[in-house]
Amino acid sequence: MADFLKRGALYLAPMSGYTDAAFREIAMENGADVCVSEFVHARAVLSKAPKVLEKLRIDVLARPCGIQLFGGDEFEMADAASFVEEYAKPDFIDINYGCPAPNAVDAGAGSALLKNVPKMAEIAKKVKGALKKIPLTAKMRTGWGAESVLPRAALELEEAGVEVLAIHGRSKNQGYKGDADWTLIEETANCLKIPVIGNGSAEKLTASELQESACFGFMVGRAAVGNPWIFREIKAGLNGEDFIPPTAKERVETALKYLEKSLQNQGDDSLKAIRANLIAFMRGHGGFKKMRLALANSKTIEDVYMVFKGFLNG
Ligand SMILES: Cc1cc2nc3c(=O)[nH]c(=O)nc-3n(C[C@H](O)[C@H](O)[C@H](O)COP(=O)(O)O)c2cc1C
Repeated sequence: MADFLKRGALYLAPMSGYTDAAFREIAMENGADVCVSEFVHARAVLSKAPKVLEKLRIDVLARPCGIQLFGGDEFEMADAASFVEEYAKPDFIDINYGCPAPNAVDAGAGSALLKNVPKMAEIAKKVKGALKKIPLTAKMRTGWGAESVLPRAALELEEAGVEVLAIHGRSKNQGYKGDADWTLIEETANCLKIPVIGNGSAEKLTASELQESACFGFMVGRAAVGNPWIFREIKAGLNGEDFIPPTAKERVETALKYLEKSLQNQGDDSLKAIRANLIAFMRGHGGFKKMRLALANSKTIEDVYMVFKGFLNG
């Protein structure tokens, strides 16, 4: 079994545009047990462009962390995995079999692979063969449309060497809408020897649903955007403890911390990349509406500081 994983682990889901290195560190400080990078295209990795290499950054306090790769060519995927293992020293490599975005699907990657289970397995096999020391994990949806590829595809991935499988219980056609099919996730978890990580509005499961699940761990996506405290909240629920939500001041301080870490990592021109996260932190408090607007209109990092400092000093 993959050494990095403990039963009941809570994962921060990979979310392109949100789960950069700075955000992952903050989520781990607030109770996430494992995190995964935003997806990176294998071909982009092999280009070694500075912007792409930044996506491979893993900060010391944000481990265990996997780097997620996507691509439709098994040879490129294997080469990229081998490079990432040496360069970023992640705790695991994760393959994306779920991205519904047209650029991924048109390139025969992400959820396009759900239409071709033998290709999914072929990619996993080649990537597994390229890794020297670290485990291979994967993340998939239930299928392309209403007809699921589970548990068949999951069994093939296990056979191909995938050591942990995260299942987002929605199909490609569902996108992010509707309920996740937890019955299918549970059935698949019961069929596999490897640990399954359940995903799809997991924060809505009750403490007993979490405790009685066949899943080894759970992954939380959108509920963590602007709300890294969700992991503490879920753990408090499991332990029968009260959860005290962050105060407005704590939210602003966390947003400032995120800003500072992002500046260290990405430099002064990071505003475009981090604005969505900054705005997302400013939710859940009546007085934040003006701040969100001011952040949306900020042109420079100094403007952003003024917004936050204005709140803290005011
Ligand atoms: C903005 C956004 C970006 C995402 N990017 C990725 C990604 O890079 N890789 C991936 O495997 N899934 C990605 N996902 C899917 C999430 O990891 C997760 O599977 C999905 O949001 C369902 O979980 P939830 O119901 O807890 O949000 C993304 C989702 C969102 C909303």
